[in-house]
Amino acid sequence: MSRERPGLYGSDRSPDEQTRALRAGEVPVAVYGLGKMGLPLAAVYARATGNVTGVDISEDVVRGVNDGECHVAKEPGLPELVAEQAERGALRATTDGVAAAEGAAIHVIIVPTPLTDDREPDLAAFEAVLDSISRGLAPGDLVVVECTVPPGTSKDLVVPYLADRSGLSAGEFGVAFCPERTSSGRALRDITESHPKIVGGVDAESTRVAALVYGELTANEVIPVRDATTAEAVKLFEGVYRDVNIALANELARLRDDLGIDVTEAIDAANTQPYCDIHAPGPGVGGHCIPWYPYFITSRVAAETPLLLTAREVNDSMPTFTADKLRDELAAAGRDIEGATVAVLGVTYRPGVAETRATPAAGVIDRLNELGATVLAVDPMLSDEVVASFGAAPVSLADLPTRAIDAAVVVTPHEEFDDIDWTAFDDLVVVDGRGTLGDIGHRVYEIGGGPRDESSADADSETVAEVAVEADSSHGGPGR
Ligand SMILES: NC(=O)C1=CN([C@@H]2O[C@H](COP(=O)(O)OP(=O)(O)OC[C@H]3O[C@@H](n4cnc5c(N)ncnc54)[C@H](O)[C@@H]3O)[C@@H](O)[C@H]2O)C=CC1
Ligand SMILES: CC(=O)N[C@@H]1[C@@H](OP(=O)(O)OP(=O)(O)OC[C@H]2O[C@@H](n3ccc(=O)[nH]c3=O)[C@H](O)[C@@H]2O)O[C@H](C(=O)O)[C@@H](O)[C@@H]1O
Repeated sequence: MSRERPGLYGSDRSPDEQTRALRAGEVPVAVYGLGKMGLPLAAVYARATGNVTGVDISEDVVRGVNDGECHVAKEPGLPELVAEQAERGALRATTDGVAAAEGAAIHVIIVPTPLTDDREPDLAAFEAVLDSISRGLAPGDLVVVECTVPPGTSKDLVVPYLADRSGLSAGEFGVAFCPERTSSGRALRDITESHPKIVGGVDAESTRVAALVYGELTANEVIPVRDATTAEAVKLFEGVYRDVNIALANELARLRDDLGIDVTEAIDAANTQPYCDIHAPGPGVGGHCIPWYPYFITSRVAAETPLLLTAREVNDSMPTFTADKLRDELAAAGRDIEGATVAVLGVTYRPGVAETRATPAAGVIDRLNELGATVLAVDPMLSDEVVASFGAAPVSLADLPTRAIDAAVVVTPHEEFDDIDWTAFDDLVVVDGRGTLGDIGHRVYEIGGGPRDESSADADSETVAEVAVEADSSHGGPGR
């Protein structure tokens, strides 16, 4: 195929020659979406290929990347890598998706695929990128989908969409689903080494090229699966496994008072069995992934999915459960939540990530307002405007001790909260959503753990489970 850009799909050159061309920057790459996931991915592609154009709709993001700046917080190594790759000309950015597509032979899509209000996958951004790609697609190109999509999307949407609009035939270009298996806060490590990379193409040649490309990005194994739909299912199965597992932990945590045990201690002890991996209970499940992925499946299948939907119900009930637990703890202390001033600690969906999509804090704040509390909120990663948008009065961490608060709920334990001087407060009632406080000299109830105040027998003694877990350090298991 004679073209000024050497695409790898359908190439008659040897795999070694294809790899050489990729490494030498002769196979230009476009990465669409330069967010928490897209920017680290684009930087790794730039380091491996030397020729990446990032595309984003945000002028600020584009300007920052071209200036070698990293707009994604708390990603070890990313600021340096972005600066280095921008400096050497291996990474540049533009808002012009069509121009980027015209100049690329590998097109990587990593834009948000959220949920609509009626719980349908929202592929608007995804299709906008497909439109740009279709205007620059050439024979031999490979389109890689990294953002999570409903099963069947690569085969039933991407291929016909691109063929119709580009004038090319299916089989002249490749499409592969190669899911992002990355957690914010460890993105570069996850992209390049933590987990095997799953690749699945709409045809064998797409799978082959995707495996060759990702063999250059990751030091871990590349696992080709039967087809793109299988790869899409792998990503969603990982996510729904997590959601269902967290729902199990949350349902067990709701039994804490009935059983009169520390459920988190029992979970830790149960997890010393290699086949047991119960996750951690908490005030809810947030982010634009785990709480949304079940609907990517349920919206596309005719079969009943009672377990997936019940797990969603359990997890979605936890914010209210958490706020009601504070009401009950205050009542047990002879105090009324109505009129009480309550500080919500942490509004993002998990520590260290400036992301509020589907955050449990929203439900906790809503319920506390319903119960008549005066709600303050503290989050060092968010602006006052964003915090206020959730219906709570923003307070800085520094100012918190100056406020006369009656109670607190820890929803998202940012590391900054470790420095809180709890002695500055009088007679607090606290619900600890994530089991990070221990005994702080106030009345504390931990979701799953139960009472954690000085009167509690297990406030500071090393529990049987902790001993068991220390003894059996071989067992993996989810971070808390
Ligand atoms: N955040 C995570 O932990 C993970 C996310 N994913 C997948 O990656 C997707 C993206 O996630 P994040 O990077 O966290 O989202 P993000 O919200 O941090 O970044 C998305 C970026 O895409 C840009 N964008 C939006 N529409 C665009 C368009 N039409 N063309 C070009 N750029 C556009 C935005 O301006 C933003 O910079 C998620 O929806 C999910 O499917 C996968 C694994 C992990
Ligand atoms: C299967 C899996 O571990 N997926 C990861 C997940 O990352 P994400 O950033 O969504 O965070 P997460 O640790 O799953 O937490 C999601 C939510 O669930 C809560 N959570 C998490 C673990 C747990 O035991 N209990 C719990 O309540 C968290 O507080 C948070 O609110 O989803 C990412 C994604 O697919 O977007 C994925 O790349 C990540 O590897």
